[in-house]
Amino acid sequence: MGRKFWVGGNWKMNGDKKGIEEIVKFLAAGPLDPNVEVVVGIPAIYLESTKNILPSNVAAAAQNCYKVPKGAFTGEISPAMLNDIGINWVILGHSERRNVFGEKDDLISDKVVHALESGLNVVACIGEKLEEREGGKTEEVVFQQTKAIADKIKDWSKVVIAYEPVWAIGTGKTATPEQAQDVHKKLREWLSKNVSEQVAQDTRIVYGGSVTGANCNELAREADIDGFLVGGASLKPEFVQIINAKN
Ligand SMILES: O=C[C@H](O)COP(=O)(O)O
Repeated sequence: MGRKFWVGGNWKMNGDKKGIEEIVKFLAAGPLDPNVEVVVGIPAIYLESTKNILPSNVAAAAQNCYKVPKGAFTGEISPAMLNDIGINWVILGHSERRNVFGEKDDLISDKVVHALESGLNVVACIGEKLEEREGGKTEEVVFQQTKAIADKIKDWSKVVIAYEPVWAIGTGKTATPEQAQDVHKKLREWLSKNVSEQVAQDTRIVYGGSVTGANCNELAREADIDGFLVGGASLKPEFVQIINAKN
């Protein structure tokens, strides 16, 4: 059986009660391709209320969580809390967490381990910065970010890898289908060599970075692109078009 196409919307720190109702409306109106797994990343404060109004074919994800179940960690939320309100997904290691909030591979991999051990599905984000790409270091960077996680986990069945080149996030500069496919293919080869052929074949590797209704179809045609993690466009009705990119 092939890998199920996966499309996530990452709302980041956007949306309010009214705006979320609008998004829920266009998701409910769809129609959404039933062969696609759809997840939206919601600001923590709106997680439970939004989960309760999302259509049943769209899952809710947190955008972050910490590496332990509870304790003196002001401002953080834990996988245990997400479980408590019925949330099954979390996005970890997003480039904004890495670059704005200074999260390093070590912390991110600890978070991934704890989230998986707590039963959550994890979207693990990786990606190189512009200067790293220009310096010919793309592979080195994304392999290292993947290795940090691979070294600590055994079960990959609940992991989606999101390859998001930092230079393409929120910039309107999408990676070309060839550029994205090239990295996805190399990541799959890395998984095959360093984890197992089974994990390489089964793990969804999705692309993120200025995905829109206009560029999603050609990206979706690439053999190793198993879906998308969408920022800005996930707040707009064109997100439905992106979900249906394979059609
Ligand atoms: O998580 C999503 C990515 O950061 C992509 O954001 P974007 O689609 O606004 O470029």
